Amino acid sequence: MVSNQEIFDEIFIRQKKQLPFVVFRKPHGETLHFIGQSDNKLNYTSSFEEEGFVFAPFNDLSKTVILKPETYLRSDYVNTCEKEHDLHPESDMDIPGKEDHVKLVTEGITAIHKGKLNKVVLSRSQGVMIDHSSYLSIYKTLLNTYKNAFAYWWYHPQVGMWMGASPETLVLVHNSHFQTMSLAGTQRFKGTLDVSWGEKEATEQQIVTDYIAENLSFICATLNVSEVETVRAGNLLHLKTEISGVFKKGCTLRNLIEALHPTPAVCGYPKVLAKEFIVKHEQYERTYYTGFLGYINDKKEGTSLYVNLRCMELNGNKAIVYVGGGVTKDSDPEAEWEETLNKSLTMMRLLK
Ligand SMILES: C=C(O[C@@H]1C=C(C(=O)O)C=C[C@H]1O)C(=O)O
Repeated sequence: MVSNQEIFDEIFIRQKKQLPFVVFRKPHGETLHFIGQSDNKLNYTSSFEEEGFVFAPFNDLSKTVILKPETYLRSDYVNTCEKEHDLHPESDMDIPGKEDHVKLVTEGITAIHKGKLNKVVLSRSQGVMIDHSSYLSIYKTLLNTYKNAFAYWWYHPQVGMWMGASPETLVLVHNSHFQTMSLAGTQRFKGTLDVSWGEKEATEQQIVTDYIAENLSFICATLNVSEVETVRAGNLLHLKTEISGVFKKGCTLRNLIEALHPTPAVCGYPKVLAKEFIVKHEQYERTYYTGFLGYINDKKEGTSLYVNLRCMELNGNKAIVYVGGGVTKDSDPEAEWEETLNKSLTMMRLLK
């Protein structure tokens, strides 16, 4: 174990030398992990058989970057953040892009009514100017604000820099046991978990659960599906179902990832149609937003992968925040816009 400061010093050095690194804390975790590569090589994995930290895009598994754990440091996380952040800021921001997003959602609803699409997750990006020298302080605030998220900061000089606080597990694997979740449906957190949900949210979350259960049934020996519960992620609430089981002999991590990613929580259903719609209609490239990331094939801890949500890309004095939401036949375009504003606050409030 090293101190938090030693990890922060490593980050400073790697940034200066433009060497790849990732620092992360798992949901509810007390350990800060640091992984650094000694050269700036861009390594991809397609087998998912090596050990290391993977960073996968939304739309092309072959572009999954793996950081080799040439340096692996662990530290007990100590809160070093100077200021506590307000968890309920008013969404008083004058954010451009409303017209475009409402149009995109309207097109999505029309496509659902017309054809075979059931659900499509539509997203947008939002740029904001920040101070380049404040990255570390932003990450410290992120760690302190989102204790139950996967809280990460990732960098590769040939790919870029990302930071995020993901509420969503793609899959945890230990020996032949796995655990995943269906997370969808969103409303603002107003002080209680005891809330009611509309039919639109119940349906969009059920689509995710059914897809996961169906796709995993081919590669699983046993499968358990929990009751739906309401969970909090920062200033938001979601519906969540936990799905766990044991996979069949011979099933690989790659088989599991292919069965899951991208789930209808971030893409839609049916998957191929939803992906086509997204690629054709969204105004920008998602790249690594709604991809997944995490450590694979650790000898003791196995594999822990999370969906890349509530995240941003950092480039000099600019941060690009990525946000989206599930669209179904019952969606209201204005409400979908509001939902992306609420989701954007997860990162935006760190940048004030
Ligand atoms: C797509 C995002 O979130 C996903 C979509 C949700 C929804 O549509 O309600 C909820 C949780 C996530 O699975 C995002 O945060 O950008």
